[in-house]
Amino acid sequence: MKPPLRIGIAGLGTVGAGVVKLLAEHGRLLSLRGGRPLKLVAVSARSKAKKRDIDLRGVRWEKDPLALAEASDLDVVIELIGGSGGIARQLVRKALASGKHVVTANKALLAMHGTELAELSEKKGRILAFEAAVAGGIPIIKALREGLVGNKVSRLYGILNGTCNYILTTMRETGRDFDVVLAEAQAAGYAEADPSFDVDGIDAAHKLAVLTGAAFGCQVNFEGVHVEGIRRVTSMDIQFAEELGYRIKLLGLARETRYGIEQRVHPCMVPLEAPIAHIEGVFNAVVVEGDFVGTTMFQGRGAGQGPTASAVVADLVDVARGRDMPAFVVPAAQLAAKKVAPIGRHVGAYYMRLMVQDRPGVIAAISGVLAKERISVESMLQRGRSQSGEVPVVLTTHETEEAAMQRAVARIAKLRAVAAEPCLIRIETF
Ligand SMILES: NC(=O)c1ccc[n+]([C@@H]2O[C@H](COP(=O)([O-])OP(=O)(O)OC[C@H]3O[C@@H](n4cnc5c(N)ncnc54)[C@H](O)[C@@H]3O)[C@@H](O)[C@H]2O)c1
Ligand SMILES: N[C@@H](CCO)C(=O)O
Ligand code: NA
Repeated sequence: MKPPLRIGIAGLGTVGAGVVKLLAEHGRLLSLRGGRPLKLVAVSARSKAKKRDIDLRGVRWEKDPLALAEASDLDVVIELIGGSGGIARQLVRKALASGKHVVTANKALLAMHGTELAELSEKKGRILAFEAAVAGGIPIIKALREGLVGNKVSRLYGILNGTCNYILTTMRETGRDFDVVLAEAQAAGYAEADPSFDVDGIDAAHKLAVLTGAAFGCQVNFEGVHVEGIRRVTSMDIQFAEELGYRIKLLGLARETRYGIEQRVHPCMVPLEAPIAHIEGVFNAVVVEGDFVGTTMFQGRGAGQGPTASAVVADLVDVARGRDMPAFVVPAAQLAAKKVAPIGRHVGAYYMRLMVQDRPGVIAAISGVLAKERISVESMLQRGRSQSGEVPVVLTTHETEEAAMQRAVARIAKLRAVAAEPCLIRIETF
């Protein structure tokens, strides 16, 4: 058997501790599968004293994580600290520069600096691997790199944030509003104290940017993602969606259009008959449409100690076996700098929910604005009468260009009979 693969881990939080446990529990199996033992040699984290429920006997403790990058007795550094800049970026750069392979779960870092880091890894002839960074335990990067590598991808989309999916599922099941469900999720430890990366769609956009790079052979472009989160989704819209045969999901979607690469993260109306509509709670899913394979869907846990450690260790076994494949499937220098398709050019159907004064002529005024923008209404429903005189009116449209829809919404919002900010949700068809 070959000599062991010597491993250093920076960061012993949820994921780091999970990797230590997995390596200990499946040591024998992994040395068979990896063709050599996977040996944990050194670790680094903020506090040595913290109780972690992992066995670090015989493992060197480095105070400074950057020491792992330069240690002469390591082959691979696993970065599990997090953050798009700072220490994580320094560590990954330094480790690659000094000839180490790098495994990371850090989607924020890859979304911002993925292309540059891939270039460095290839220049140095080392592996940069990040299965855990996208959809956690779902082996989606491996699928794009291996099982689907013969295809041209026409479109991909997915539920890439478990926190948002959990909140939307709970809102639908209980009828409670966003703020209440978010507070519960925080109390239960599902959502972070600062939940903005999750609920504002940024975490999903980080993952989408990385997926897009691997699937479409283009430079990772986080700035090119149109991002909207779920804060403005109300339980009323979730109920209307069900009535109309849809479920609201926060999706990340990417495809190539004649205007360039379109990357979007926002709440979507997904037809109930689409399999992805039924991915609930903290689960993630990714759908890839390839020209030869057709549609494939991958689902599983996108976060948590076990699933994320599972993905990190899959990368380690690839490193142990000497996988020779570029980080983003095509060589980094060949990744195309593709144009960003403007969101205004997006063509699709829309759901619009308004709160209006219940009096004659209101619907006519709304229809007039839509007609002026040549937007065709597919269905319209109004429910009940209220004490306040305000009632919800829901419209769905046929396919139209986003720019026209946005102009219409801006004008409708200004109508005197329209009470609150209109709620606009894109309808996706699969
Ligand atoms: N938790 C998940 O389910 C999950 C899933 C997928 C990806 N990730 C990613 O994995 C990475 C780690 O996430 P986590 O949930 O384990 O985070 P965590 O906060 O639980 O752990 C972070 C670790 O990094 C250490 N650290 C922080 N700053 C440091 C510094 N300056 N020097 C040395 N050590 C330092 C901390 O001491 C801690 O041990 C992040 O990039 C995250 O986005 C996490
Ligand atoms: N915060 C992420 C997990 C880490 O990728 C989520 O809720 O899906
Ligand atoms: Na993954």
